[in-house]
Amino acid sequence: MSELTAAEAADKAAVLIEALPWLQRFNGATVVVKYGGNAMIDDNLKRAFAQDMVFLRLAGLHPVVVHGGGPQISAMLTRLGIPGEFLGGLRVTTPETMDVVRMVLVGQVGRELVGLINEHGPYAVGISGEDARLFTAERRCAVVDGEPVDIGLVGDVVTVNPDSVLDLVHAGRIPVVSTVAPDVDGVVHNVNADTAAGALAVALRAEKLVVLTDVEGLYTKWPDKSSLVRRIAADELEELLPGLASGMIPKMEACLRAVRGGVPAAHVIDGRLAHSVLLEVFTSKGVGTMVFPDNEEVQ
Ligand SMILES: Nc1ncnc2c1ncn2[C@@H]1O[C@H](COP(=O)(O)OP(=O)(O)O)[C@@H](O)[C@H]1O
Ligand SMILES: CC(=O)N[C@@H](CCC(=O)OP(=O)(O)O)C(=O)O
Repeated sequence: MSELTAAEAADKAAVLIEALPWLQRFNGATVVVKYGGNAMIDDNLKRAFAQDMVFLRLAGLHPVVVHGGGPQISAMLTRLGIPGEFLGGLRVTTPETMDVVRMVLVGQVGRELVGLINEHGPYAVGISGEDARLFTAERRCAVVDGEPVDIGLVGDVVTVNPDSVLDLVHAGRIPVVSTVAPDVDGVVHNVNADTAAGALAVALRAEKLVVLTDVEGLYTKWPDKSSLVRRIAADELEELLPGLASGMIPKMEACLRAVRGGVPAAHVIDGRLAHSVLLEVFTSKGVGTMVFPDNEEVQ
């Protein structure tokens, strides 16, 4: 290995030392990271994401992964010849569709992430909203043109029992959560992964919610690239919500739910950028859009 030049050494040392205040601040903190379907389709990005989760864990944080899988569910439905549609950003979910959603999220996407993380050691354990009553769902409608529309077995998370996740965290594991959830009668519902991540972040009293997606962050005038927002207070975000297009709505609702529920900061970041989670947590500038509670500017 060739020696570093003085300039290279100074650059590398500066990068490492920039992390010091953040390592101190987040030591022992829980960070809920939502890994979305569209940021999950590139193999190199998936490996970088798995490395980031192990890095967080070894740096003394407690990462909890909540994964999506919308594109993977759609691909499997197509393979099986089952028609599907989205209304108001949510998948219309018949009992037959629900079988596929559960199979793909729990049996395929969750397993793959667990495997990638565990290439680095025995860290990840997969868990679904059905395990130890992690999530209880209540059936919800979609809103189309201001009107509620029945979309089948789609739920919102109304109760979180975080004990099973905490057991894993306390054992030094990295929980990887699939977002299917039973209602009070045990009927399994399809829950949007952003929604579930926001609810879990609140129940775990997380220090941060980080939502990865396939854009740089929130744009106030989507798709005008000059309208990227770096920081936004909860009240201001609430005013913007009705004007947002469908993909961003559940993400921003989840961020709002998290900061209103006591999480100090929620971030939507670009999952197409390798190691974007590390850049968000350990650099002073951060990346993406940060949502913070009203009247409380955080660093
Ligand atoms: N205001 C906005 N700012 C940023 N992205 C937006 C906005 N409105 C809609 N979008 C869309 O939301 C998409 C992200 O949502 P989605 O496709 O559901 O992501 P994921 O699969 O990562 O959960 C972006 O790719 C973009 O097309
Ligand atoms: C009700 C509903 O729409 N559920 C989603 C669950 C997966 C998800 O949220 O995945 P992404 O994060 O990749 O979008 C779905 O069926 O696609």
